Amino acid sequence: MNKIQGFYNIESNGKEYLCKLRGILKRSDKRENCTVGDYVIFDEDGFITEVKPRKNLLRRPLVANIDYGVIQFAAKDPVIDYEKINILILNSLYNKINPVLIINKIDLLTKEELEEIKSNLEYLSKIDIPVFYISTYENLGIEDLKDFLKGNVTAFGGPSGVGKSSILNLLQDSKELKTGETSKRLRAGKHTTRDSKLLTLPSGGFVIDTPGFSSVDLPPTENAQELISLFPEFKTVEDCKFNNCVHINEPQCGIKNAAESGKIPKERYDFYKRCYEKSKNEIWNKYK
Ligand SMILES: Nc1nc2c(ncn2[C@@H]2O[C@H](COP(=O)(O)OP(=O)(O)OP(=O)(O)O)[C@@H](O)[C@H]2O)c(=O)[nH]1
Ligand SMILES: [Zn+2]
Repeated sequence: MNKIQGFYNIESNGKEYLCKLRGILKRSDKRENCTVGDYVIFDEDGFITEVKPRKNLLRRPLVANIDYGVIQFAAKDPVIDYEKINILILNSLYNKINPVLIINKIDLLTKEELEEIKSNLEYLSKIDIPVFYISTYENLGIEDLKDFLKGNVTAFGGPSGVGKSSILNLLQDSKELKTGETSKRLRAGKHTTRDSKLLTLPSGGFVIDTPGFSSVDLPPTENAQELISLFPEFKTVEDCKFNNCVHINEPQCGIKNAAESGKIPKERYDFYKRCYEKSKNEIWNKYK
């Protein structure tokens, strides 16, 4: 969607339509009313009459209905930060965006160093978070990533200097354009709005660059139960003795048992405990 003087560019069944917002949608006058990625209903007169509920909303840049959030780090230079990775995954789940991890610059590692990083991150595959090991310099892992992103809308985030621009450039590599496929196939018939913020992938799908960052906070949950809901793997184990168990000091805690027996990765339980303490001290007391 290129929003030019109030017009929205909508894609439907492979065709594009220029539409305006119906007065009733415009009236509350919010930038977030209708944005890139929204599914909308429009009428014959070219007015958008309804914006469908969103599965998520990214704010910088403003884009709705993202399929995946790529969290990108470098294996080296800048140094990999495991805690930051965990916190970003948590934020992604908080915002209802499926997280995916990319570790770039693996050309800078010895075989042993790469194995060490892979083993440190192995627990992520146990909780169904895909990890891609990539080198844009040596073109390693790019094809697998392209396959994965095909047909999806993916936002890329990460600290600066990890090679986001380098990967986005490679992904847009137009070699595949020759096959005559265009992005038009994406979401045909679903009336989605589009925008120049979305970079089109030759094989179908879009990627979005988000601003780099240095620090990152825990998500602003309101209580322990909301934090626990961001650890989906906790739902898969047997119940705790107490209904309102926060899995810290309670006896007969199913989560603690699962972490001890290895059913839940220990890294995840330890990370949960750190989040619990920090949220309790710095966030939740605001709500009391
Ligand atoms: N060794 C190595 N260096 C890489 C690789 N990919 C990118 N770089 C280098 O890393 C530096 C940062 O790359 P960019 O693509 O500008 O990184 P970015 O994440 O977009 O950085 P910001 O624009 O600061 O957000 C550049 O000097 C790249 O040449 C890689 O696979 N291996
Ligand atoms: Zn428990």
